[in-house]
Order: sequence, then structure tokens, then C-alpha cells
Amino acid sequence: SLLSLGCFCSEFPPDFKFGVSTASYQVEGAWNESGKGENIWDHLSHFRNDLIFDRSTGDVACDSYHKTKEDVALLKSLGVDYYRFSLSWSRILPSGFANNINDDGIRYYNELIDELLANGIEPFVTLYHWDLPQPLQEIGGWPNPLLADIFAEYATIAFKSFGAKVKHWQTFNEPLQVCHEGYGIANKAPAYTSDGVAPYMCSTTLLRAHGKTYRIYQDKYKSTQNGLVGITLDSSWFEAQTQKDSDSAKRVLRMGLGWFANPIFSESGDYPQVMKEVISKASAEEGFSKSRLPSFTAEEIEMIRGSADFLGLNHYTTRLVTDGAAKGISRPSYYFDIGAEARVDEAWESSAASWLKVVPWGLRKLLNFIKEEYGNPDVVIAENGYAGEYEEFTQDCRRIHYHNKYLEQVLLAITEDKCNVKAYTAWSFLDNFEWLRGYSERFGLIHIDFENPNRTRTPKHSSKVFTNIIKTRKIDWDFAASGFDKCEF
Ligand SMILES: O=S(=O)(O)CCCN1CCN(CCO[C@@H]2O[C@H](CO)[C@@H](O)[C@H](O)[C@H]2O)CC1
Repeated sequence: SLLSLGCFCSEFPPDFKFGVSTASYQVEGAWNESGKGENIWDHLSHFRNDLIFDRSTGDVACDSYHKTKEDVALLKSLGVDYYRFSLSWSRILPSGFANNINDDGIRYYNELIDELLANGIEPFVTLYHWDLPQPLQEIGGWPNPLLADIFAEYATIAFKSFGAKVKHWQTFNEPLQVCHEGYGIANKAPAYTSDGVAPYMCSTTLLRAHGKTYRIYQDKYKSTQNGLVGITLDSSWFEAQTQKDSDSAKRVLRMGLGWFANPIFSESGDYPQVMKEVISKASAEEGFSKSRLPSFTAEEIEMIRGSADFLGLNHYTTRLVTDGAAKGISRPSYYFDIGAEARVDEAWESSAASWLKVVPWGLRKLLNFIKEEYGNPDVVIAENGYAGEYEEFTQDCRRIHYHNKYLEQVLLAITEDKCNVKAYTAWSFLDNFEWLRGYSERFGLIHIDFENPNRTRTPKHSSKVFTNIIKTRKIDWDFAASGFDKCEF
């Protein structure tokens, strides 16, 4: 434990916050209730249901739309400081456009926010967690530059409707997943396969949308609402397999996390230099008349540079990197552009999610990379969690072990390395719809019975340990303090 590492810093700082997180499409259900419009995950789960592992949908999910009081009571009993959730754009603006506001959407989120505040829990709101209104996809989706202004109008309605009560905003959740997996490799809605081309158009629109939104908040709402606006980026840690792979590992980080972090958090702004160079070169080799990576104007670079008050970080796992794109990889493609291979160490502990290996030390490395690369910005760990299967329902020991070990790395990064980490959010509050994996992979501290129309909530052991950590502000290594016997696994 920490003591063995000679670190007597076993307590989290007094102002460090703890929370749990969900996302609208993954928990709300009520997919077509009270005026809500169709979004790209409704569309994919209905018309491309073959892409979903267990042929499920988010039509009902955890039915959270109908369970505000019950869920906030559970959050209260968890003892969290804040609850990170996302707004369903299509519940508020059914067509995506700001000319038609669905009052029920405003009502639903006001009730949730009011209930949270009445229970002393801060709302931590994500404007976009992957659920684009379908009509906007039908005009091209994020590769369409016009979506930058359309998103900014949606964000403005959210600031007007909830900004008196919501003081922590994130514009986007995981833009890399939105663009690369959504438009490049069909691993997320809208499941396009325009690899190496559409994802870069998507990122350019999305970064413009983010920058515009941040500036609107600063110009029109900051003085009266005084909230913070950030963005949540996902990144694994990428460790060089050998010394000769270290340049490659850096490049993977700069073309992954840096793809979105560099334009916002770096001194110079704009896409990372290495990203512009490799894509320009590859595009010329492929016969394109110009680079597949669109460029920002000087004004856009300035608008986007510095456009966040904190960096939200979603981190789950680590990869080992070797130089050179995988043999036979097709091009144009993002992975070809990156020019490196990422693999796991077979010795790493697994989880119910094939991609999620338990590698706690990667988080401390990533937090230090962010500190060095972007000048030690305020970081909120917006997601970190472990995927289990049904049988872990009672003794979810592996989840407790995962959170303890990752929290240990957060503590070391703060106390030993002086990284500005301000909060830690467990993914997830509830078992929920895990995208193309349906309900087969469970991340919740609270178990959901998806076979029961009531979607019964049952706290797992991990929820009791998490509550204990929040209360004592120490990692609960032997869980004994949580009132139940030690987990063995
Ligand atoms: O580094 S590599 O490229 O070699 C392997 C990458 C593995 N990714 C990491 C990010 N993850 C998205 C996480 O996605 C987040 O995490 C939760 C659990 O999945 C989701 O339910 C949330 O909605 C989402 O915000 C998808 C898998």
C-alpha cells in the first residue's frame, strides 16, 4: 500500500472531490417519450440492431427518466460530492435545431438538478455524450462544419435554462470516440467507415463547436453564472515497449489525447505539429490534392486555444507501443497515420471488457504527461471504472481492487508529483447500456436488474467501499471498515 511506497500521504486533500457518472442514452430510457426526438443511438439500436452484442437497445435502459427521486436518494446515500450526467440534446431540441424547444426536456433536467441541489450534490453536466439528434446526422453529422454553430445554439439554451444552478459544464465527452470510432471505424454511432478522412472533419467541426461554446459562456454567462466550462477527453496510457519506441509512444499520445488537448490546452494551440506533418505526408503519398487533416484559420486557433477551465480525463487502461504501423493496415486510416502498434501485456489482469486491462501505474504516468505537456492544468478524472459480469453482483471484489489501485496512483500523482488533480469520478453510478456491448458489461457501483420492469437498483459491495473512501478520505485497502468480510479473488 502507500506506506510501503514511503508515501505518508495516505489522505486525499481536503478540497478533493468524489463523484459518480452516467450518460443520458445509457441510463434514461424513455427514448420517445414526451416529445423527445430520435438520436443516432436510438437509430443505430433500432435499424442496426445487429451491431449490438446482445441485440438490446437503450429504449428503457435504467429507466432513469422516471426515477429521479429514487436515484438522487441513492446518490445521497453514496455520499458523493457531485453527480456527472449528460443532457440528451434530442430530449431538449427534438430536431437538434434551436427553433423548437421541448418543454418536457427542460422540465426533466430542472427536476433532476433541483433534486440534486436539495440533497447537497453538485450537478456536473456534460452537454454532449454521443447522442446526436438524428436529423443532424442526416445533414452529415459532425463532419458537416455547420454543426459548430448548431451545437453552440443548443449549448446556449442549456446555459440559459440551467446555468443559474449548474456551475460545472463539459462541452463534449470523448471527442476521439465520437470522431474516430463514430465516423472512422464504425465502433460507435453513426457507425461510418470513412477512416482517415471523416474523423478529421469531425474533429475540426467539434473543436470549433467547443471553442465557440466556451467563448459564448465567457462573453454572455460567466459574469452572472460564474461557472466553469471544460471538456472531457479520453486516453489510455501508452508505454514504449522498448527505449527505441519512446518517440512512437509520444506520437500516439499526441495524436490521441493531443488531437483535442493540443488545440485547447497547449501554448500554441492548433493540432499537434507531429499530427499535421504525418497526415500531410501520408495524404500526398495517397494522391490527395491536400492534407486529409483540415486546417484552422488563425482566428479559430486563437478562439480554441485556452478554451477550457479544466481538463476532464476519462482513463481506463494502458497499452504497450512499438514503432511502425501494424503490417497490412489499410490506408487512409488513423492507425496508419499514427504509425505505431499498441498491444497489451498478457500478464495484465483482465475484465469483462476485452479492451480493459488493469494497469494502475498507467494513470500516474498519464497524469504526469498531461502536467508536462500542457502546463499542469486542473484535471478532473471524469471516468475510471471496471467492467464486470453478472456473477460479480454480490462480491464485486475486482471492482473494489481496481478503484483502490487507481486511486492510489491519483494520490501519488497529487502528493509526489504535484499534478493538479481536483476530483475523481467513478464510472459508473449504475450498470447501464454499454453501447455496442449492450448490457453484457457492467460498470456500476449499483447493480440494475434489467430483467425486472422496475429496473431494481441494488448497491454492490464496491459502493460501500467507495462511500467509505469518501468519508475517511483514505483508500479502504482491507474493506473491513465497510462492514463486510474481505473479498477474496
Ligand atoms: O488505447 S487503445 O486505443 O489501444 C484501446 C482503447 C480502448 N478504448 C478506451 C476508451 N473506451 C471508451 C470509454 O468510453 C467511456 O467509458 C465507458 C466504458 O466503456 C463508457 O460507458 C462511457 O460512456 C464512455 O465515456 C473504449 C475503449
